[in-house]
Amino acid sequence: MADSSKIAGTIAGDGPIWLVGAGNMGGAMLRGWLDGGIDPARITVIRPSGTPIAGVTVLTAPPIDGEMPAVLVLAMKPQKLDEAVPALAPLTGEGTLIVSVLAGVEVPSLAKRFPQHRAIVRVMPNTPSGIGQGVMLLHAGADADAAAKGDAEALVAPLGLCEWFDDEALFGRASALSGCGPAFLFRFIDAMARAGEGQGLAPDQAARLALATVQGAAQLAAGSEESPATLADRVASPGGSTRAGLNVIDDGEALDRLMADVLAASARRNEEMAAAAR
Ligand SMILES: NC(=O)C1=CN([C@@H]2O[C@H](COP(=O)(O)OP(=O)(O)OC[C@H]3O[C@@H](n4cnc5c(N)ncnc54)[C@H](O)[C@@H]3O)[C@@H](O)[C@H]2O)C=CC1
Ligand SMILES: O=C(O)[C@@H]1CCC=N1
Repeated sequence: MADSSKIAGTIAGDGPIWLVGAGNMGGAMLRGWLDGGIDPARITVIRPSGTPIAGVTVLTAPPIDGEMPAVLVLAMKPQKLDEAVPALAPLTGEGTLIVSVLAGVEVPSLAKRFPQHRAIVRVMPNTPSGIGQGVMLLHAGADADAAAKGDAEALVAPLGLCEWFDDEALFGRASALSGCGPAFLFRFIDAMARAGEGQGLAPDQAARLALATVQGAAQLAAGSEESPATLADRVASPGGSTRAGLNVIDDGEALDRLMADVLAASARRNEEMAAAAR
C-alpha cells in the first residue's frame, strides 16, 4: 500500500516536518513514512527521552533557532498537550500545517493553543500505518484551503486508506471503529486462539491458526467483490459445522450487540477527552 511516489515529492513545500511524540502511534507513522520514501532529512522527532531513531534527527525539545516547521505533527497523549504547547506554539507560524492525531482534541481546541497556523487538520490513524496498511481519518478546520488539505492527505496517504469527514463529531465516532479497531481485532484473534485451546490445541498452534485464519479471511474479503456476509455463507455448508457456529454468533445478534457496545464505549470516552480539552 505504501506508495513512495506520493511522499517523495513536496509536501507543504520542502520545509521541516516535526513529529512531536514517537510512541506507539507516532513511531508507527514514522516507520510508514520512512518505508514510504519520505526524505528523512526533513523530519525532526521531538521526544522527551531523546532516544535516537536511525536516520532522523531526534531532539528533546523544539529547536528554537531553526527554520519554522512546514508541518507540525502532534502525536503525544492528549493529556500531555498542554505541557507541550508553551514550547511549540511560539515556533509555529502562518506557514505551519498542524496535523494532530490526538484522540478527542477538536480543531477549535487546537486553534486556541496554536493561533498561528496555515491550517489545522486532524488525522485519526491506526497502528497498521506502520506497515502502510492503516486507516487514516481526516478532518480539517474551516480555515483550511484545498492546498492545505491536499498536503495533509499527501503526508498520510502512504500510511493507508484515507477517508475525509466534514463533520467533526462523526470523525470522533468513526475513530472508535478504525482508530481503536486494531485492538478489538487483536482481542478477537486471542479469543479465537483460546477457544481453539479449549478444543484441545496446543497454545502456540492455536495462536498460529487463529492469526493466519484472520489474515487470510481479511485478505480474501479485501480482494473480493462479495460482501463479508456472502463470504461467510460460502464457508457455511447447509447443515454443516460452520452454520452451527454461526448460529451462536447470530443468536440474538450477539456479536452485533457486543460490537455496538464496544464502539459506543470508545466513542463516549472520545467525547469525554474532547470535553476535557475544550
Ligand atoms: N495508539 C494508537 O493506536 C493511536 C493513538 N492515537 C493518538 O496518538 C497519540 C499518542 O498515542 P500513543 O502513541 O499510543 O501514546 P504513547 O504513550 O505510546 O506515545 C506518546 C509519546 O509522546 C511522548 N511525549 C510525552 N510528552 C511529550 C512532549 N511534551 N513532547 C513530545 N513528546 C511527548 C511520550 O514520551 C511518548 O513516547 C495520542 O494522542 C492518541 O490519542 C491515535 C490513533 C491511534
Ligand atoms: O485509545 C486511544 O485513545 C487512542 C485513540 C484511538 C486509538 N488509540
